[in-house]
Amino acid sequence: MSVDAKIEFPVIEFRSSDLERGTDGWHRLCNKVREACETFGCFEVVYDTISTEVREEMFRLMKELVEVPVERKQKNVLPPPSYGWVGPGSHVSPLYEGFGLGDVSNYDSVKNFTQLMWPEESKKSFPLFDLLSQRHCTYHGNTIGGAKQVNLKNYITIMRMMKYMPPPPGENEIRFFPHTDKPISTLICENQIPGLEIEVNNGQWIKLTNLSPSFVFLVGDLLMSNGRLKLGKHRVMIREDKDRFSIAAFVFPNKGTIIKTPKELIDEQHPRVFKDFDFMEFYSFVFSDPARSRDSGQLLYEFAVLTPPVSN
Ligand SMILES: O=C(O)CCC(=O)C(=O)O
Ligand SMILES: [Fe+2]
Repeated sequence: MSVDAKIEFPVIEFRSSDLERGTDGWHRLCNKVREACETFGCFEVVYDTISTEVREEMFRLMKELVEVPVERKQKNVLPPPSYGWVGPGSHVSPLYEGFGLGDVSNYDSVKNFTQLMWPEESKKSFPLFDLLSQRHCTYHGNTIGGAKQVNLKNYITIMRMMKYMPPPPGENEIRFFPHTDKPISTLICENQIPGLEIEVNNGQWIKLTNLSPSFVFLVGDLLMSNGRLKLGKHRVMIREDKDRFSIAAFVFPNKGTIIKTPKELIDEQHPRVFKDFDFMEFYSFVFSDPARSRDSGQLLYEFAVLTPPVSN
């Protein structure tokens, strides 16, 4: 992967041998992840356990998915607004289409989705399930779990498959407005056509290129960890004249989870910034006003900040 600025964007390799909790390799990995999240709010994930074949099959299926008749696509509805089917011409962009798929580490949920989209064929669930099964959740749980912001046993992963159509000639338009993701974290996978950009310093954007076969991990609002991790603010800017396909996997707490700041993250230098809150109430706040979902990373402060911060 390369970026178009002199900034050294973190690239972290997840070797199977380092994924065992408590080992030296795991501690080293945790430190790299923490440093990247503190400085950038994101990093490139090198993880070769997911084969090129599965990845390619997945993107091939996405090309079939966008051809499904609109009446079927419209049946794909998910509770968080904009996580179901979002057709071209939505608030995101006239040239964007997104498909949400709930609880992707649950085979039945993937199967229900594929039956809805392709009622006559059932075998399409397998590549989807392979790509986004428990495997990627393992490293969310083992490494980011070290931040202890939430209990990661109680989470689900919602996935979004996206297509971005090319800009009209001569235009270089933003296809997904700058934002932070509101769940705990996001893992993004794109196929050949670059587009993802990350804000590194206020107003300075770097474009991530040559990402395949890596992934990009982004810190979401719920993982801010007493404000000690940077939020991964990002946008999508398309300059190519081909369709871009990407997949995002968002980690959500289960309904009813109360987000609390762990004591280990509070001291004199880091007074407690946020009150405890039910994440569903944060979501209602975010989505009650469409302008709010386009925020610049300040929404959790607006919703849950303690004034003044407290040191215990
Ligand atoms: O398509 C991408 O790479 C990013 C999409 C995104 O930011 C989102 O779905 O929240
Ligand atoms: Fe996003």
